[in-house]
Formats: sequence, C-alpha cells, structure tokens
Amino acid sequence: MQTLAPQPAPSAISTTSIGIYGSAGRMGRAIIEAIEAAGASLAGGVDAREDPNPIARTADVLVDFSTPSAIEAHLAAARAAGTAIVIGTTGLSPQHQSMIDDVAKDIAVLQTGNTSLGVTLLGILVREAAARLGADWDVEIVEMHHKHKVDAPSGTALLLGDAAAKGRGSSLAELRVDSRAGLVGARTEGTIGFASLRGGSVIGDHSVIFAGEGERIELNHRGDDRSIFARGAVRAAIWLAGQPAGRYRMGDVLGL
Ligand SMILES: NC(=O)C1=CN([C@@H]2O[C@H](COP(=O)(O)OP(=O)(O)OC[C@H]3O[C@@H](n4cnc5c(N)ncnc54)[C@H](OP(=O)(O)O)[C@@H]3O)[C@@H](O)[C@H]2O)C=CC1
Ligand SMILES: O=C(O)C1=N[C@H](C(=O)O)C[C@H](O)C1
Repeated sequence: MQTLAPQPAPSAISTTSIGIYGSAGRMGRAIIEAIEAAGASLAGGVDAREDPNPIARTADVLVDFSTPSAIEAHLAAARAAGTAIVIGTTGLSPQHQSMIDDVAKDIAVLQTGNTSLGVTLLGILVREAAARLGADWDVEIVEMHHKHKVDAPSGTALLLGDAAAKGRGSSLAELRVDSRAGLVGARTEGTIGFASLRGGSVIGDHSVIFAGEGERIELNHRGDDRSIFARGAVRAAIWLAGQPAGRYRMGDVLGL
C-alpha cells in the first residue's frame, strides 16, 4: 500500500471566483456557504431553465450539482468559455462519461460521485482490500440516503464498486449486480452487489462488505452534514482552476 501524503487544506484566502450550476438546490446552498468560508468569491448561480453560458464566461471555475439531463449543456458552456468544471452530479450514464472524456481534451474537468475527504480515502482502502482478499470474498455495497434522492445506486456506491472492481483487476461494468428481488439464484462468485435504501433525512451512508467463509469485514462511511461535500467541492474547484486540460480525480486534489 502506498504511503498516504495528504495535502494540507489551503490556508490562504483564495481569490478564485466560482460559478454554480444547481445553486438553489441542497448542495448548491451548502456550496455557497463553503465558498464564503474559504474566502473565495461567488461568480453567480444557475438553475433550471437559465442560460448556463454567461456564468461560464465570468467565473474562474464552475461546479455542477444539478441533474444529469443538464450535464451536456453545462459541459458545452464550460468548453466554449474555456472554464474548468467540477461535476458532482450523480446518476450519469456511460454516454455522459464519454462526453466528459471528450470535453476534458479542451478544459480541466473533475467528475466524482463524492467530494468528501472520507469517501476519497475509503475508495483507496476498498481497492486495497479487494486486491488482497481473494475473489471468494463476496463484495456487497449498501447505501442509504434521504427520501428526496432520485438516482440509485448512489454515485458514491458506484465509485466504491469501481474501486473494488479495479482492485480485482476488472471493471465494474463486468461485475455489477443491482438490487435483487425474486428467485434470482445463488450469488455468482466475483460479482459486486448493490442495495439502495431511501428514507428520512439521511445525508449519505455507505458500507462496503467483504463477506468470506465464517468472517466479514465492513468498511463504512457516514455523512453527518452536507458541508463535507461542499468543502470538498470548493477545494476541488480552487485547485482545478489552475490546471491544464484533462480529466482529474478527487485523489489528485487531496494528494491521496
Ligand atoms: N459528488 C458529491 O459529493 C455529491 C453529489 N450530489 C449530487 O448532486 C446533485 C444535486 O443534489 P441536491 O443538491 O441534493 O439536489 P437538489 O434537487 O436539491 O438540487 C438540484 C438543483 O439543480 C437545479 N437544476 C435542475 N435542472 C437544472 C438545469 N437544467 N440547469 C441548472 N440547474 C438545474 C435544480 O433547480 P430547480 O429546483 O429549479 O429544478 C436544483 O436547484 C445530485 O445528483 C446528487 O446526487 C449530492 C451531494 C454530494
Ligand atoms: O444525493 C445526495 O444527497 C448524495 N449524492 C451523492 C451520491 O449519489 O453518492 C453523494 C452523497 O452520498 C449524497
């Protein structure tokens, strides 16, 4: 396992001006507070049915916590203005991922299902555990979120599943099994299962379970407050604003 050398949180007041796609939403509001706390400035916010282009031209960097159907227009606006963008929106399709790869040829793009420090580290631990435990250790991922969440499995669950699949030298597309119901048959060895729970005001809980014969390892993350995502998103934005074109990960920002 590599030695972890986390980068300290930036202490100097940032002068970066940040534009938000999805500014009136739960995350948008938390990000406005985090921008203020970081001493950065808010270039403005855009929500549904508003033109995404003007803010892309005035902001130093954009953050997107909106909805998958808006991603194409937001990427196009960022690319046309030459402005870096952090994408936190989840529920993205493989087509969205291809669009992001394409736009990242021209501008800096960081896409992640979770901007928190804790989940970024958890992804590394999951990959390591999956690599060290044999394929006879079954991997199951359980997530719970608030009742308003519209996508499942969560972006974080998929990020953690991807880490486990990579640890096994494979891809999540090959191993993924979504929630089971009915006479589904016995578990296929090597697959990665997902279960999604929804209710109340849960901010975001994730468990990665490695189940072996007679023993079990569980790696958990519990989010108590949206500020963990908002702080990470602002930190990522400030960092990304200075980067050349390319596709980046939260681990690049945090030095993990
Ligand atoms: N990566 C991470 O760390 C995290 C990711 N997320 C993800 O962020 C996304 C947003 O979550 P949350 O804030 O809870 O959701 P909300 O529904 O509270 O907010 C979504 C916002 O996006 C706006 N919106 C909708 N369509 C557009 C559009 N075409 N252009 C611009 N804005 C638009 C909505 O505006 P209106 O109300 O007018 O429709 C709303 O203000 C989700 O995909 C969620 O999973 C959430 C937390 C952490
Ligand atoms: O919609 C949410 O709230 C969250 N979404 C992200 C996800 O899909 O994983 C991150 C976090 O868990 C909260």
